[in-house]
Amino acid sequence: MPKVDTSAVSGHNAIVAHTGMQTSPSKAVGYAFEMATMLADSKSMLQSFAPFLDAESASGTAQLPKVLGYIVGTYTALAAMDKWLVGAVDQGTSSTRFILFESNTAKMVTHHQKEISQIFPQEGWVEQDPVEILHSVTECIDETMKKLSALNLKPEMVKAIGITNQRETTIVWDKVTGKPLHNAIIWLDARTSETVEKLVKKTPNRDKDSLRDKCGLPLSTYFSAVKMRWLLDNVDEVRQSVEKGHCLFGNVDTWLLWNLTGGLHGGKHYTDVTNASRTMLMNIHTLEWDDELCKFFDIPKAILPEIRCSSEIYGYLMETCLRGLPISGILGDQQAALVGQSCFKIGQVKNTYGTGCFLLNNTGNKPVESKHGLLTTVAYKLGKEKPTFYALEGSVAIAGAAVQWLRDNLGIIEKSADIETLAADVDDTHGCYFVPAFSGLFCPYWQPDARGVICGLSQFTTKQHLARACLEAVCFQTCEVLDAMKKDSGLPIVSLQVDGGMTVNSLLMQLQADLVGIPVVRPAMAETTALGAAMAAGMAEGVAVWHIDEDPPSAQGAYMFQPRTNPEERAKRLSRWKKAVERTMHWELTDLLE
Ligand SMILES: Nc1ncnc2c1ncn2[C@@H]1O[C@H](COP(=O)(O)OP(=O)(O)O)[C@@H](O)[C@H]1O
Ligand SMILES: O=P(O)(O)OC[C@H](O)CO
Repeated sequence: MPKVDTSAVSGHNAIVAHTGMQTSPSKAVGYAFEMATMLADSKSMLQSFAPFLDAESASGTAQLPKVLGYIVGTYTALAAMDKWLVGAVDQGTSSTRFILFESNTAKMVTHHQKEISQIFPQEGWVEQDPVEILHSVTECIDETMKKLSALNLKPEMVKAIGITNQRETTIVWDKVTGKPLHNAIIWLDARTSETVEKLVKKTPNRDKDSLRDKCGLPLSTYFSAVKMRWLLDNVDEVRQSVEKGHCLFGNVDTWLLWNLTGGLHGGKHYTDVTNASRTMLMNIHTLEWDDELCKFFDIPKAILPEIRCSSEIYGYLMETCLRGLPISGILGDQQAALVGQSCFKIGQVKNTYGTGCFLLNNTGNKPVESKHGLLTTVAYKLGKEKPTFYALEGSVAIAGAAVQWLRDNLGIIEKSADIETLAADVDDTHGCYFVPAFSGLFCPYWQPDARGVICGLSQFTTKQHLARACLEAVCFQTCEVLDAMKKDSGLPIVSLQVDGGMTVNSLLMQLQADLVGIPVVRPAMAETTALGAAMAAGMAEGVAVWHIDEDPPSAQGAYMFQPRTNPEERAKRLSRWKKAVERTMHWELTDLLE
């Protein structure tokens, strides 16, 4: 176990709390005199420092040298920690990354990334191999560490790691063999539409929203409990393993944590509150598995992991060259991005563009129920004694996945990045609208029977127009989510902080600003999801290496895309989009009736 000096960090936290002075270790020694004077001038401030100073309360000036010495000592110790690193596993739907960050500047030091294969056994089904997911993580950690050595930096500098993950994706495995009982059913997978119908019929008012007051979510193919129900109903091996008491359930965080902390030999079967809040089984008020919800879905509590907070030591790595390091942060990927973008204040919003697109609005310490199709979710709880923060979320199922579809199914681009040059060849879509409702529509419609449409085609439509319509689809979906968010919160949203793999696409960002009519702010450092997990890991009690105290890194060097449209034009284009959306509705159902 690495030895960590936590006193300097807690000293720093105390100094900030008492003086209100935000500073970094490198600048703090210069400020020390002003800080000390401020502290010494206030008897109450000084009293609360007595435990640190080993002194009784006394008159201000008499204490000044001691206070000064304390502050200089604290910040000299902190400055010596400058070279500490924290790692984060970011296990997304399209790829896995491991990234190392400096604990005092939040700068990325080095990283490794690996694509993950998706399996499509039937229309609407999306699976991944849990073992491939696990191996991608260990490979990314080991490869990143090789890159660190190539930079002449030592592995001992890494003090902790965090995990952030695609959410809702459901994995079941046998705790005796350690083997998965089925492929991971991905959050996007829509095989459970009939399961959802049956479950809706089981509710008192036959209403998909009737569990919202407990879990914050509507009944939908998206969430884990529905996927778990399907596994119990359809896969004999899963049912038998549950009967024998061998089955463990987890989302990707839990699967990774169990395996990385020893697997068959004492692996920890935990999840964090943010991931648990996406299952439909956790009560968002008590933060515990809810008996009534488990009964409703008929899922045995015994298979569920223990719910922990998002920042604590869950266990120690038993795999990879970082063996022995604490794993001390877990957050669902969208919540991690909220933390990584430092959206700690009520009303702060971020939108992450990856395989899907997810807009989260920090609503503070109480869950807010949506009346406009958004989700209520736990945003973070960064320590056992720390308060829980909630968010309203607008989830869009298909964003970058539509770009992958143009690449893999239509072959009109070779790499995802090529879409930008292709779409930039034309000035507009020539009236073409593309609604990629591949597996239904999420927020704000929640229509599992919707299917994708491309409309407004003419003999003039080219692949360039389609590429541009694909980018606009991502933006229109965000506009609809933002609309719902404004209605639910009653507050205006003046700018949009963005991140995620798609945001390197500047044309997409400009289109987004044009269609939403507010500035879009892209951070210089796009890996805010991983950063959030690293922050949670570094802040955990007993680790305490994270001491960023200046502007959030996402605010440094950010680029702002200004809207270049007028409200009339925006309204016209959005109403056309809505017409296209109407055409996707009930397609599956119509098909079944024929
Ligand atoms: N330059 C680009 N323009 C548009 N889409 C892109 C670009 N680069 C990557 N993407 C899309 O972004 C997604 C990957 O983003 P990422 O944040 O890594 O996703 P995830 O977290 O879901 O794994 C993929 O769907 C890919 O098609
Ligand atoms: O893989 P991403 O980054 O698109 O995120 C997936 C979400 O967590 C699904 O809820």
